[in-house]
Amino acid sequence: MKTFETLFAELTEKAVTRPAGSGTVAQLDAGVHAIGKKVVEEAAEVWMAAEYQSDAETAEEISQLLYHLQVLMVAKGLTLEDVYTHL
Ligand SMILES: N=c1c2ncn([C@@H]3O[C@H](COP(=O)(O)OP(=O)(O)OP(=O)(O)O)[C@@H](O)[C@H]3O)c2ncn1[C@@H]1O[C@H](COP(=O)(O)O)[C@@H](O)[C@H]1O
Repeated sequence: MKTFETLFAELTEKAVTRPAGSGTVAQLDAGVHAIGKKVVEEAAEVWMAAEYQSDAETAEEISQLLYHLQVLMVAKGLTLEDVYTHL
């Protein structure tokens, strides 16, 4: 099963190798403003799912929020350590 760390390593590599068809590369090319809007959108979807949808649907929305947060981290050049130091 993919973890937060393995997904982050995958996204970091995609930012360097830029494979064709990667949604992550497209997001990175769209820039921080567009990625930030996705983060807000996914956060709202997490909230709505938690209130009105199933636990499984909520978990899926949370995974998408985590993904978009990671894309934002990669776009900003932030590492896992940069974030973990505040936990
Ligand atoms: N975990 C994710 C992941 N979670 C969410 N998403 C993206 O977030 C979108 C979900 O947003 P929405 O719910 O708003 O769905 P949507 O409205 O259809 O999406 P948009 O039209 O707004 O893009 C999905 O369509 C994906 O584009 C993800 N895209 C990729 N990954 C993983 O990231 C890795 C790299 O992916 P690629 O860069 O695409 O190769 C792979 O391991 C993928 O599994």
